This record gives sequence, structure tokens and C-alpha cells, in this order.
Amino acid sequence: MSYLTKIIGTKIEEVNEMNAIDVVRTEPIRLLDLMRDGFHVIAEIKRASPSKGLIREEVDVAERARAYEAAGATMISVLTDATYFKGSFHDLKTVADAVEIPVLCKDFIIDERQLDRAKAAGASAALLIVAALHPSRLATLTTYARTIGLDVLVEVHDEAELEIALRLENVLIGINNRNLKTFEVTLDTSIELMQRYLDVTFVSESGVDRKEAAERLHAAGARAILVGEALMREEDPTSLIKELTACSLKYVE
Ligand SMILES: O=C(O)c1ccccc1NCC(=O)[C@H](O)[C@H](O)COP(=O)(O)O
Repeated sequence: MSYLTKIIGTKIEEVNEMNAIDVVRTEPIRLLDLMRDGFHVIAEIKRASPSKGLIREEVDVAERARAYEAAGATMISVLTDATYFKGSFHDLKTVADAVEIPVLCKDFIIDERQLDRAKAAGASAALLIVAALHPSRLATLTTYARTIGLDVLVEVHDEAELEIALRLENVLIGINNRNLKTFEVTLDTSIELMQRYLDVTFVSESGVDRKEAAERLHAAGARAILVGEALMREEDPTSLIKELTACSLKYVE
């Protein structure tokens, strides 16, 4: 059984336990507009992961989120899965209450009730993973997310998934460099796909540890990078965020 299948099994159990909740609907932000120009860092709150185990379990997430914002992150991603990442919707709410910049709910979303919880916790956007959803369900959840005021980052791993994501209109697409079967991470996953789809606005996710990686991705066309582990391993993430965001200045000259 693949790891993703295992995670989705857990999510089905979790979702079955969730009550419906009421959410206040708003207009969604437009992630695509936010990321279309320049070069952006989406900084992640990631306490643990299936591939690395504990990264920084005990963390003041409000303080860290404020540090990310002050250092120049455009958006904060919060892992809300408890079983595999030790995250929570409580973390999401704490972060959303602490910062002005948009907050992304990063989870394995398969149901409207998870989107409701993300919205209620203060998220501006949610991740939908093509590999985890039937294309028609992906479209339904994308529409539902926008209806309640969440924009969507659609995650792909290869060209076949990208073709499915491109059927959705006006979505920001993230290419995850982590192979969900082997956990192997290679920036070439993003670089090769981006070079074949020059008109698409892409976020490159996973495996960015320092400025050289960010520079490679920016040079290959990425408009944003999503960085988790490398930032969480820093006692103070300020200089790494500044280093990563500075990549854009280099290419403007
Ligand atoms: O990080 C993992 O081990 C992982 C395993 C299985 C599914 C998803 C996983 N990570 C979620 C993410 O996409 C990353 O947290 C995110 O892209 C940041 O990656 P990194 O900078 O490499 O921590």
C-alpha cells in the first residue's frame, strides 16, 4: 500500500467523525494574482513528517509565524494533520490570528468538512492534491472551497496530474518535488515540468534548503517556493527566509 493510500485511509476515518459546522462565507483571495509576479516564499509550520520523524515538535507557532512574516514570507503554510505531521487546526488558527499575510491549510483534503474547518480556523487557502482525488471530486472541492472564501493550491507530481490540474480555471499549481511513494526529493521534478509549461504560474514545493536551490527553481520559472523542514530546523528562521526571498532581486538585475 502506498503511503498516500495509508494517509487517505486515516483521513476517511477522521472525516467520518467530523460534525458539519457553519462557516462565514467571504470572497476568496486570488492566490494566482498574489504569486503572478516576483518570487515568493511560502513558509511552513511543520512539526514532524513521515519521512523525517520529529523536526521541531515543541514550537511556539505564533512566534514562528510572526518571524516568517517579518522576514518577508508571502504566505504561511500550516500542516494540520495530527497523525503523520503532529499538526492541528488549532495551530492553523493560532497562526491565522498572529499574522496579516494569508495562511494555507496544508492537509490531505478529501471532504467539504475539512474545508469548513480550515475556513473557520482563519485560512485563506487550502491545498488539494490531485493524486488523492478523482478529477471530478477535485473540481467539486475546488468550487466548494471558493464558495466559502478559500482559494486553492492544487498539488501535482507529474505531467499527467498537471494536465488534470490545468482543467481547473485560475488555480495556482504547486509541483511537489517529493515522490509520495519513495519520499525521494528532487528539484528536477519541478524544473522539468516548468520548462514544458512556460505560461503557467508555479509554486515549487519541498526540498528547498538554501538559496542555491531557490535560485535554480526561480531561474527555471518558479514564482514561489514552499519551504518546510529547512526553516523549521533553524532556531531563528529570519536569515534563511531573507536569503530565499532575495533570489528574486538577483534575477531582476
Ligand atoms: O514531508 C514529508 O515527509 C511528506 C510525506 C508524505 C506526504 C507529504 C509530505 N510532506 C508534505 C509537504 O508537501 C511538505 O511539507 C512541503 O512541501 C515542504 O517540504 P520540505 O521543505 O521538504 O519540508
